[in-house]
Amino acid sequence: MNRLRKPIGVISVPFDLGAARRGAAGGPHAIMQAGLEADLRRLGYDVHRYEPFPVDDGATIDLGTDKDAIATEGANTAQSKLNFVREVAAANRLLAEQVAATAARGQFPLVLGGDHSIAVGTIAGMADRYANLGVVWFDAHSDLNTAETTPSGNIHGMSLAASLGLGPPELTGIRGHAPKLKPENVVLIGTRSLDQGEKELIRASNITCYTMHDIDRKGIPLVMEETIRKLSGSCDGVHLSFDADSVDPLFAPGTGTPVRGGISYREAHLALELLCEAGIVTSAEFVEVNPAIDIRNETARLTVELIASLLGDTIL
Ligand SMILES: NC(=[NH2+])NCCC[C@H](N)C(=O)O
Ligand SMILES: [Mn+2]
Ligand SMILES: [Mn+2]
Repeated sequence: MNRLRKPIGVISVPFDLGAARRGAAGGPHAIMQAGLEADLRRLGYDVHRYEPFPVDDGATIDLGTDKDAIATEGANTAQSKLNFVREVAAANRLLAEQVAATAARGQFPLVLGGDHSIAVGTIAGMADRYANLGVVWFDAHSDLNTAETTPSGNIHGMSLAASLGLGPPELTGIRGHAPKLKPENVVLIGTRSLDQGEKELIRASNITCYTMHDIDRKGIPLVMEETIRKLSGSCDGVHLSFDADSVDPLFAPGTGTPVRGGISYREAHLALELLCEAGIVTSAEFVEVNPAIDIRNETARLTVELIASLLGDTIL
């Protein structure tokens, strides 16, 4: 068993105003209830659990007749729409600070979302320590929209762009510098739903993108081998950003923007087992688990299992 020789700092971010629908704010609670802490201890880790920090959970915000929906596709007719950008920026400033402090204490930051807009804060916190931070981004989407290209205005679809320095200064400038990432240090895996502007950005940049087509052709072992070789050559740290919707909705039904044709249960495990073996990951976040639309907490349970695979659990 190849486990980290570090305590784990678990940071809960009950925030979902970046998403297309409500409920992901319950993600950290659902993941804890699915037994995360006991699992980490079983693997031999010291666990430091930080109090979920005080973000504006928007519980009192009236979203009108459709109680779930914050915004739907086509909402960006006026362009430059950034739903709840003030709340998203405030949450991410706090998170960045918390992540930087956790890493400075010698702990492995394990961030539980929350919607994917919180990647801005996690990455900002880690970019403090690592000038050449690599990011492995498991997602059905690429979250590379900007205010100009977003079809929805939802900031969880813009967080990777913001980390690359593209987007509103409230997000790109957290902790006083931008960009946090270099495109050549970013690897997307599981991609199958891209907006037009995102396709153009990926094609014009040095971002590596393993779509589902690539995974079908190459298989997860080769995709991970290439990813690990690339990032261990050029990066001083690697952040894993794992969107639950990268996994096929058959295995991860509790997520706000599901897209069929995702990675399978075993492909997800194998990918994280291989990352573990490589020993390159220095922080991780698991996002977009939405217990309000889950089936018997299955998606939270899967997340706990995947975290265990990343941190050294093996079948035998
Ligand atoms: N983190 C996510 N689940 N992102 C979904 C983004 C969906 C779509 N591309 C948008 O920008 O609105
Ligand atoms: Mn995402
Ligand atoms: Mn996604």
